[in-house]
Amino acid sequence: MLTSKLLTLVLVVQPGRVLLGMKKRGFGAGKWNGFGGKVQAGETIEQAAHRELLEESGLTVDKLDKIGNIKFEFIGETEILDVHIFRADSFHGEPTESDEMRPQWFDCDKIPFSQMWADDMLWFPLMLQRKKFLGYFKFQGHDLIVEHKLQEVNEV
Ligand SMILES: CCc1c(NC)nc(N)nc1N1CCCCC1
Repeated sequence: MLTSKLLTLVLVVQPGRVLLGMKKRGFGAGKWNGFGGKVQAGETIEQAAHRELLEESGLTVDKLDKIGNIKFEFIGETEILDVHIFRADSFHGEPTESDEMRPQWFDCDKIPFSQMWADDMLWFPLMLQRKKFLGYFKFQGHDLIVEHKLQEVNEV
């Protein structure tokens, strides 16, 4: 039986540029990604997204827009990773390196997809066009997508 684990992912997007963090350790170490992590008991998914953004980037945001939900299966693992994806268009504070993440701005036409999870190149264009989406990705190991679904939706 596959159980699912709630995770958050926040992309801070300004005209022409997106803030990514280089994950320094743990799951996904060595990859650029948005900011996020686990949803703890007693907090909502959105509260977790705000918390993880602050912990990992030093930023707070007035508003998080729910833009997507992607479920990830890794062959041989029983837990589905249920990632709730948010976008913020403005923020307070300065991007600050944490022990988890090293933040850096990237031009939207120079996103380092070769150093990111393989799914990102498929849904980032939807995120940048402010579209909403639902997805499912089945991974073999950390680099190979063996199956995926991705659909644009009006409501996440
Ligand atoms: C589920 C793994 C994952 C992934 N694909 C495999 N792609 C992106 N962009 N982020 C991911 N998370 C974001 C939440 C925190 C864990 C890593």
